[in-house]
Parts: sequence; C-alpha cells; structure tokens
Amino acid sequence: MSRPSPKTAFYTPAGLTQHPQQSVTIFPPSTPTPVPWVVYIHGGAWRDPSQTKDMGVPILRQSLPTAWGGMTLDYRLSPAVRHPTHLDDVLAALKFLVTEHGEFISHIMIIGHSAGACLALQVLATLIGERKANGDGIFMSLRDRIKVVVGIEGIYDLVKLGIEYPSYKGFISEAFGDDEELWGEASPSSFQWSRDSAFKSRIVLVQSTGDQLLSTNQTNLMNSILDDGGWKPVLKLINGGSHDATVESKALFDILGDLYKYVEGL
Ligand SMILES: N[C@@H](CC(=O)c1ccccc1NC=O)C(=O)O
Repeated sequence: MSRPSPKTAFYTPAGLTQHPQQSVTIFPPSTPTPVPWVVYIHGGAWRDPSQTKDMGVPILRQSLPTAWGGMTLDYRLSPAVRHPTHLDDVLAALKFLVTEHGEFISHIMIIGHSAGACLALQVLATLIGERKANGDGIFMSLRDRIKVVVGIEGIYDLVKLGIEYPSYKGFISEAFGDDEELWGEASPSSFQWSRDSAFKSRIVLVQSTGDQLLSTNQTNLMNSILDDGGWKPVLKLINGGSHDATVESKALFDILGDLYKYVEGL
C-alpha cells in the first residue's frame, strides 16, 4: 500500500504562541496499525536557518520502509533562543508525536545529524534522568519505545569541539552562552552513561571520513564513553562524502536498512 502524502503540523504546547519553527513534517504510515517510526533531527550548528527539517526528507523518502511512519522536526534556532530551548523543543515535538499518533507507534528510532545528533543523545539522557527523578507518563512511554538512536557526524563534547576547532566557539557560544562550564554540563559526553537495565536502546554512531567539518574525534570519544558505560554502541565509519552529503548517501541508507530489520525483529 502506498503512503499518504506528508503533512505539516505544529507542536507548540497549548496556550503558547505558535512559532513557525515549532513544526514537524509527518510521513504517515500506510496502515492504521502500530508500526515503527523514524524521527529525524537536523543539524546546522543550532543556528543555520538554511538547515531545516527538510534535511530529513531524503532519508524518509528513500530509505524508510513504506509501512513505517516518519517525522522530521524543526526547533527554534540561536541566537533567538539558547540551550536548553532547542532540546525543550525537540522533546515537545516527540511528546506531540506520542500524543497524536501514540496508538500507532510500536517503536521509535531517532536519527540526528551533527547538532541534531547532540540533541538526540540529550533526549536520551533526559529520558533516562527523568525516569530516575519521576514518572511523567508521556516521557515514560516515549523512553520505552525508543529502540535505536543514530548519531551521524555528531557533536557530543562542546568543550573538546572548541579546543579542536577554535573557530567553532562562535556558534557554540551563540547556542550555549559564553560560560564553558555550561558547555561541559550540556554535552552528552558528560552524562552518566551507566546502562540502566530497565531501558535498552541501541546507539549507532556514523561518521564519514570525508566530513570536512568534523574529524572522527567527537564520534570516537562518544563511542568510548558509551562503551565504558556498557551501552555496546555500534561505530560505523563510512568512506563517504562531505558533512552534509552523508545524510543522502547510499552507505548511510545501507546502515539504516540493517537497523530497520533489527527493529522489525524486536
Ligand atoms: N552551516 C553552519 C555550520 C555548521 O553547520 C557546522 C559547522 C561545523 C561543525 C558542525 C556544523 N554543524 C552541525 O550541526 C553555520 O552556519 O554555522
């Protein structure tokens, strides 16, 4: 059966003024039964207005199984907002997905690119932390359904990023402020990744050796932190193209294809 056409929706919480970037594009599944969903979080250094949820369209159009659902999301950008607002928006979009489509979602796979990979791991860290703190129903049902998180050409340690690339300190400050201590606290690398047995998600880190904007350092670092925490992450180095080309590459689609099979076997 073919997929209904994509739809735009807004996830602004009720009672607040709608912002154009608090929006998602939904690729509805072809049948009204519970199926897995892919959620795409775009990059662009938290600030590049030319990188939007449309960056997720090639993956959703070309690699997603037709039976699955897909969502690619926008979030407000810096300098208009600062951390943790990007993350709050992403969490609001995920809550929206579960509230609106929950009965037709079996599993969720989150894919984030660059700053979006940072956000994807911040989402996971938030949901793990939240479970320990209290039991918000929507957070719990979200967390329990996230089976795979894929970080592509990701940023995971803001302090080390600034040291390796001093010229990136501009966009880091724009998004996280000038206090480098906060950069550390906000980074996925500083989260306590000791694996909670009640919550299992497969984490896959993909990095192209052709990436002109990021070396493999961020990905390697995150991989070893997750490994030390017992998460058994999967590291996929691809012999591919540039930072942005990876999200449209066959090498990535092959990796995703294997992950779709993994999720279908759960
Ligand atoms: N085009 C972006 C730059 C950018 O996206 C970027 C640069 C270096 C390392 C990672 C980047 N993006 C991550 O989301 C900008 O305008 O700031």
